[in-house]
Amino acid sequence: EKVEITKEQQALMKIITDAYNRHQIPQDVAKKLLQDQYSAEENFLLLTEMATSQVQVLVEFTKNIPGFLSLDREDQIALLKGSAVEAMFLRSAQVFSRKMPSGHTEVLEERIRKSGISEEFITPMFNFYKSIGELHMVQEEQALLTTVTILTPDRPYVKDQQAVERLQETMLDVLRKLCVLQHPQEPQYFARLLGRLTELRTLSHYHTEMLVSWRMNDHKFTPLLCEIWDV
Ligand SMILES: CC(C)c1onc(-c2c(Cl)cccc2Cl)c1COc1ccc2cc(-c3cccc(C(=O)O)c3)sc2c1
Repeated sequence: EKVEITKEQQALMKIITDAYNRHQIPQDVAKKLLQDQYSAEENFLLLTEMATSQVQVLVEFTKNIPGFLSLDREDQIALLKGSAVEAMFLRSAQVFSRKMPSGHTEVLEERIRKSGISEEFITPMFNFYKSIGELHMVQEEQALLTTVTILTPDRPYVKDQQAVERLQETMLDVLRKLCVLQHPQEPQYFARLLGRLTELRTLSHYHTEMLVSWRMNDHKFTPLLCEIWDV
């Protein structure tokens, strides 16, 4: 049947995509990736700075999701804490797939590979980056997929799951239609996109173990990361 994005859905998609593009890591922070120290210590410190900046960007982006600020305040915090790692995997994946002009991509890969993360997590992480790259998502799809991830109802400590589910379903409906219109030759594209969300959950579990091993080697995180990751 003819798939059509309504005027309201068009407006919703524009708000979310504009917010997603507006809230980015400041260029002077991203540029630090290009500096020339490459020790495991230096890489960890740089990645910690990037993650901290990314969390700040994520909080600002989330405030622009229509309906998010109407949710229970504690649920807003629970959604941010529960989705931060997944949203950052999506964000860093987009850095890899958009082939940054100034060589960020190679440098970011190098720093992640040499930052004290054990090989057992590096492999699935870069498989994920590859699988996201192969999707060739348009920016609206990237913004909506991140929004759907943030609005996951069954995060720990969410009280009013129904309210979150209603918001997520609104976003899923727009994303589904967008996928059909953007990738007419691939009817399974939307299903592939949702499959990435399952992969994100697995990566999020790996990440918890990454944090434990960093902690054991006495690595320090910033107050914001300690708060959002309960470390
Ligand atoms: C605390 C730190 C050691 C850490 O612990 N786990 C992870 C992690 C790792 Cl490894 C991989 C995935 C997810 C997480 Cl959470 C990290 C680093 O997390 C980040 C998070 C976001 C970004 C965005 C970047 C980026 C670069 C250029 C350009 C842009 C841009 O948006 O323009 C963004 S780099 C970067 C690094």
